[in-house]
Amino acid sequence: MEVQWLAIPDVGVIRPRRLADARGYFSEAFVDRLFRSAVADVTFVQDNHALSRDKGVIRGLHFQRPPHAQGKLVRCTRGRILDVAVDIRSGSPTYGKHVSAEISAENGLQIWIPAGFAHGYCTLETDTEISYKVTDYYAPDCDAGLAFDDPALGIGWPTGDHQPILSARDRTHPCLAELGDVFSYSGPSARP
Ligand SMILES: Cc1cn([C@H]2C[C@H](O)[C@@H](COP(=O)(O)OP(=O)(O)O[C@H]3O[C@@H](C)C(=O)[C@@H](O)[C@H]3O)O2)c(=O)[nH]c1=O
Repeated sequence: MEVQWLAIPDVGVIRPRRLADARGYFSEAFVDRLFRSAVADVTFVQDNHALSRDKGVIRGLHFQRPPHAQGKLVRCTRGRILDVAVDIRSGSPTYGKHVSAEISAENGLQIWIPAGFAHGYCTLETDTEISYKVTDYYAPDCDAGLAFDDPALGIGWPTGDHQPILSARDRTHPCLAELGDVFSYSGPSARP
């Protein structure tokens, strides 16, 4: 397993090892002790799976407020997405900045997004499925969002000339300036 830390160095792209043979390949998609020793010493409590039928679906930007903040380990099991993480930790040197990575069933990459980030993705193919582990249970009262198209974020969503396909809820999230202090920055994430 290789980890590449991104420009916001708390967010990492993980490449699990693939063992190829004449049948295809085998890969250990998640190994608790490896993840804890190479990425973050966290416990995942829930696995989520989502299918988006169309290309150009944007889900996000989402986060859960404390005390139910979630770290997320995202992978794409069918199709392809651009995955985006926005730093919303007040006092962070990269507050309001984002990083992104293209992850697909083909490239097998995963992205680790710790608590303190808003997360979203855009599907790049039809019938795209993602599967992600989270470090806290779903808590509807703490579920919150940030406007995917807030100009202050400057995210270049890859929808071309097409209008993104959004849920009703994702049209209503506040901009960063309206968010207030949700998370506070306490230095870079401790690396194992
Ligand atoms: C996230 C979640 C949703 N739900 C329900 C609420 C709703 O009825 C239905 C669909 O929820 P949503 O519209 O929020 O689904 P979706 O837009 O796919 O939400 C997800 O988006 C990505 C970007 C994330 O980062 C995730 O954490 C999550 O927020 O599923 C659960 O039961 N458990 C969960 O853990």
